Amino acid sequence: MFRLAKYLKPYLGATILTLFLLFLQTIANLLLPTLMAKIVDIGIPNGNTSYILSVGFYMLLVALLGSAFMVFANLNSAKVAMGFSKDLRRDLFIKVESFSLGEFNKLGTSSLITRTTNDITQVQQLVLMSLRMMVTAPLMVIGGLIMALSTNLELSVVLAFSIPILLVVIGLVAKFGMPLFKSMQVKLDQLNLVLRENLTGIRVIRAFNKVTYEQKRFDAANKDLTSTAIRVNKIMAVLMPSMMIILNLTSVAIIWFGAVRIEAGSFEVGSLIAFIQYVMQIMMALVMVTMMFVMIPRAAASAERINEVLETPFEIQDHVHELTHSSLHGQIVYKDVTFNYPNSEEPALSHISFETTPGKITAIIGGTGSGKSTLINLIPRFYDTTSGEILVNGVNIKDMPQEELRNKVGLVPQKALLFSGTIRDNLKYGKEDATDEDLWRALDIAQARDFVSNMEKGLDSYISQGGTNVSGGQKQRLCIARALVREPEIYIFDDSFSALDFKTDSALRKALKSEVTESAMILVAQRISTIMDADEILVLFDGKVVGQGTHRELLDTCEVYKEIALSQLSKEEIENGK
Ligand SMILES: Nc1ncnc2c1ncn2[C@@H]1O[C@H](COP(=O)(O)OP(=O)(O)OP(=O)(O)O)[C@@H](O)[C@H]1O
Repeated sequence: MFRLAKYLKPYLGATILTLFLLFLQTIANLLLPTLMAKIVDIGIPNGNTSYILSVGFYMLLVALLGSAFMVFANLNSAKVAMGFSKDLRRDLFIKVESFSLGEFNKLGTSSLITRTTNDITQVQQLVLMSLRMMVTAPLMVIGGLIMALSTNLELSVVLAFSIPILLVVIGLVAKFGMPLFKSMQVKLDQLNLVLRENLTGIRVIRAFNKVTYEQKRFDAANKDLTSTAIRVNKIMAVLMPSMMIILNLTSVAIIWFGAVRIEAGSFEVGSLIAFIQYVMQIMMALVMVTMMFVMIPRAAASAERINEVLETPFEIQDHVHELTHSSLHGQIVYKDVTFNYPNSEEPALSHISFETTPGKITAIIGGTGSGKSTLINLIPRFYDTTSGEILVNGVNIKDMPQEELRNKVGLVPQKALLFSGTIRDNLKYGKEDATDEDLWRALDIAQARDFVSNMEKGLDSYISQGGTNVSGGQKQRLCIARALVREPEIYIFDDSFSALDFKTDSALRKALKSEVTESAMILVAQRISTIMDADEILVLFDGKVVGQGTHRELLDTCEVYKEIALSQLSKEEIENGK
């Protein structure tokens, strides 16, 4: 937890001011009982009204000042705690944004959300409480003890019994509460995971009539979290009354022994009242410390989870930071590339070698799970190759800054994804200074001009979260247009034509071929009709290239390709293709 203390550095001034204000407020609190004792012991017995009034006025002033110090201290501590959590959230977000897909898979999206929100809130609350308690509690205990001892040494013996009992209670809470608090965060993760899957998969859940099943799954996670929370609250429920019992018994003991001494004439009523107030201040400070003990384990567990993210080393790092210079443009070369997913023994890709030529389409076909997406995910370095190398314009991509590399890539993902905002916002995602003319040109190539211009607001039409208010094919075409606006050196289409009808698919490929003449184009597809005209086709099977050539060549040389073709095309279509 202390490793996060550096986030308090920018707020050092405000922190010191808070502590100083709280110091003054505690001093004011410690003064009040003595002043009251003076009124009771000197003012009242002597009937000295002016003395009572002047001490009373002094008391009022001290109380008002104490309150004012407290208000400013609370305001300041809130600013410090909020600033601390804002900076921490920002750093966590920046770190997570730079994660490779492997790191995402390891930590899990839901857990990353909980860590950025709830975990930070836990630590933030502890920072707030600590700031408020750090000076107040020890000062109240020490100051209260000094004042109590100076008021009456004999009566202070009562404290020698009650304080250790209170400390034992605090120790018990820490012992039994700590493991429960830690497990609460993990259970919250699980609840978030179920909730997230439900919200994103709502259509599938309804279509499969799995609403009741999902409710049960949510209930299970919810009950698990609730039962831990109840156990925590049971401890808390015992804690407060036990503290109050100790507090009240201490008061009774003090009044009892105090009364005996007053009767014997060795003690004054006012001093007894002051003594009780000091003891209450000491006990209350200890209660506050107990509250902190309750918060510490939970916040410590949260801090550990936050640090785990912040300290995760990047699997993919920039070894060079300077831009690379090359006279080549839009050229990709795979040299004997093999790739294993982390924790997977079988390679997803084995000994892949091929190269692309600018303006030419390189297609990749293969059955599901043959490694097509894995192969193209290596180009923008979502993962790094296990062995072999990938060269872009003659430079190994590991020797190129990631930003430079990704600037060269226009990726259309397998799962079309749009962001909430207008069509214009979405299309300009990769090139902020694109003009409307650029956008319409991209929409033309992507065969999306018609449906966008038919929309009431054209480019200003609103796309809802996840692009749910456009059809699958429209979404794919907008994603293709988004990549085109960027005019990158490398186009990667990951099964991006799957939702298009044959006519649109063919028109789009024709437009791409005539308009994109200087970039590399890699096209992954399941449909043979989509890749038939490609300049070169790679056939993948179980992570290996089992065929390479044009459609015609492959029909003669590659059994796997022939099988795929036969399953999708009629004999005549195959003969015509030949
Ligand atoms: N994140 C991952 N962790 C471990 N293994 C993975 C991961 N992603 C994919 N795989 C495995 O790697 C292999 C290739 O998967 P990939 O997604 O590249 O196939 P694909 O040819 O694109 O399939 P599809 O056409 O169904 O999209 C599969 O066996 C798959 O189970």
